[in-house]
Amino acid sequence: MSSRADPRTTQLLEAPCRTVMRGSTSPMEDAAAERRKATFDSEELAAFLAEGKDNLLRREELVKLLSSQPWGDKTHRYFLTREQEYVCGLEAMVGMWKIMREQRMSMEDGIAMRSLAYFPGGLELHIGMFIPTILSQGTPEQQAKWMPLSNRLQVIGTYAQTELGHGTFVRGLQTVAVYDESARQFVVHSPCLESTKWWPGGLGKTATHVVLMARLFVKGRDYGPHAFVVQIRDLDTHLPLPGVTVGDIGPKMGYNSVDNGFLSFDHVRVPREAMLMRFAQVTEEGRYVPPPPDNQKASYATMVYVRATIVRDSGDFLSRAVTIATRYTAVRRQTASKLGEPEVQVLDYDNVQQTLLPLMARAFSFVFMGRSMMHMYNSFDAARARNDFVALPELHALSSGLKALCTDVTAAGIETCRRQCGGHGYLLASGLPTLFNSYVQNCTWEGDNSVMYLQTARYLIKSAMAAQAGKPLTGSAQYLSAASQQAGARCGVSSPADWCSPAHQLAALTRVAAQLVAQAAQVLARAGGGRLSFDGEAWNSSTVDLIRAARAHASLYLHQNFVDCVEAAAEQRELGDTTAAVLRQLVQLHGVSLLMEVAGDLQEGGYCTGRQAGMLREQQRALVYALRPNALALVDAFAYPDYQLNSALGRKDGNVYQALLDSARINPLNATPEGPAYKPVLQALLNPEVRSRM
Ligand SMILES: Cc1cc2nc3c(=O)[nH]c(=O)nc-3n(C[C@H](O)[C@H](O)[C@H](O)COP(=O)(O)OP(=O)(O)OC[C@H]3O[C@@H](n4cnc5c(N)ncnc54)[C@H](O)[C@@H]3O)c2cc1C
Repeated sequence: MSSRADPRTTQLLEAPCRTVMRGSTSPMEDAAAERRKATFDSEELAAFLAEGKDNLLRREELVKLLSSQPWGDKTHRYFLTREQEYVCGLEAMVGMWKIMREQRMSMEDGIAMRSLAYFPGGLELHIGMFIPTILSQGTPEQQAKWMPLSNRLQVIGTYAQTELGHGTFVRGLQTVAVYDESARQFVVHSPCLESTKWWPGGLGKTATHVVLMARLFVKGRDYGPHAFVVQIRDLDTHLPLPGVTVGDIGPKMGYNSVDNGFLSFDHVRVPREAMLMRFAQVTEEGRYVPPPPDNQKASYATMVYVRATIVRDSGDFLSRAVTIATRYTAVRRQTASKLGEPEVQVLDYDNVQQTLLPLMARAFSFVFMGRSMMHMYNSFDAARARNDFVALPELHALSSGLKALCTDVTAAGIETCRRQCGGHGYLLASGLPTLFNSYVQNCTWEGDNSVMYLQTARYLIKSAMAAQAGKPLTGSAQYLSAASQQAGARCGVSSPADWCSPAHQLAALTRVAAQLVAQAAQVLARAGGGRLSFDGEAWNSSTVDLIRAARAHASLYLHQNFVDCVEAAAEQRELGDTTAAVLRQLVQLHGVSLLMEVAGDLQEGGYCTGRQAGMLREQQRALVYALRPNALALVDAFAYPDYQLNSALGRKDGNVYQALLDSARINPLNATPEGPAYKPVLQALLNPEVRSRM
């Protein structure tokens, strides 16, 4: 600026500039100073969370690989139009797919690349649902036909279940597949507007085939929804086949690189082999062979798997948001008590740190929960291979409730992180709006969260009934066995620090869960005239209490898992003493924050007094203060490369203002100095003739 100024102007500015620069600090120095405050080795924790240093190194190699690809360059990601997003997202997915095949990479590498590039595309459902459904529900012949084509991307599929009129209530789907035994074909048809398929990812403009969920009719009888592989586009021209109407449903709140679509059929004939017949079958002559009971178990197992991955991903998303917000608020300074003095780091404001650090504790607990959930699923999968399904009901109930809890908290948590970043958090360049908009759908898909909680609630009420009948309980609901004997127990906390003890925390969380399950059962029984029914009016009018009970149960499980994982790692010396000590503080903060949410219930049930509940707030503050010096080192341990976060505010070096300006400079709106509206709109207004007439 000063280079173009004459000496007199430079001199005039000298003193005022010195005055306003007094008290200025460097965000990069702030970031470095924050890291020096840490009391533990962040790299040690990073290696532990990544399950080995090698994985961290591999992550760096993959970042290099991805950022060197034309489709992997994220510089312009926030400036793409909808159409560009769609094309580039698909290009990125196909690019990764090719690299994986060419370099014979492991599935872990594939998962890591998708997370690093984070550019969902039209292949999401091909990978996530089309292939898995063929593998789980197709006969060996069907798998032999579809898998090679799918793996070479010579066909691209999606999963078409939801319709305009029906989502949650799958039995109510209205697309039909009617068997014509004379032609040995099914006729697929959409009989009404509401039966139009709506939402499937990749359906709009990418998919050539769908796994179609349609109501099967054989000889006039309705056998309910079954899965069919149906071709919808010509493989040479990519045009919709005769009788098929298909397109994109339009811009969404986020996730716009994916072409979610609509689809309807007008009397479309498909061969008998289109039906996936590993379980249920329709013979050539038109006899329906029902699935063995294992079919239902197999489809539950698939749901459990998908929900387990959603739980795992919640830790990933929340920790990304917390990383961005913590790094930024540590270098953002706002307000000095005296002009000219250094301003306060935003993270030092009580309201900011008491918001962010409990969320950080949640992010850690979700990371541990995700790991445990995947271990649980894998051991169930091994048992399933021996035809042992004993663990399934418990796993189904747990994965449903945890899917709901973790996605609820993560979606709200990302938005909370954005708000802690003030105005700059509202910019796409901060990374937070895109993270929120593309994440929040997790609360809806794979089962709306309320419906998920209700599945857990059903299991809890059944467990409570079994306990009342004197039957032994196992698994996560075991505490319900002792609930009635412990109804008179009282909280033993006598000082705020007592609330840090895992025993006190778990006792209180157990008590709340048991109390809310008992309350929900009472409400349900009252609504059912003394009977506990699991559907109909009584159930529907009790859902608020049932959801509260399920959430309390999931919270208890989550916290117990966090305690167990940290203690096991400390005991097995996977973590050094200082790192274990910091993680224990996070566990304590997690427990205290969860209990603050149910402080009213604890008092209502007579478990603790108002004074004891008030101590939770005091202890939360003490724990946040204790953790504050480690805030940056803790988020560094999530080890997100800058490439992955793609956030001007979440940069590791703290150079946030430069990053914001750099991002504005490449904005296409700034491509010409006068701007794109000058000629069509502004010029006529601003030209001298018009100005003189105004
Ligand atoms: C981004 C995105 C991608 C998707 N991708 C796919 C896809 O690839 N393939 C596909 O087939 N579908 C897909 N879906 C659809 C998704 O699976 C459904 O939206 C979801 O299952 C919820 O169903 P719904 O929309 O019918 O909600 P509704 O059932 O209409 O729910 C509306 C409200 O009613 C409540 N409610 C409904 N039933 C009950 C009940 N029994 N008890 C209590 N409360 C109830 C819900 O909690 C919710 O609050 C996608 C959706 C989104 C948002």
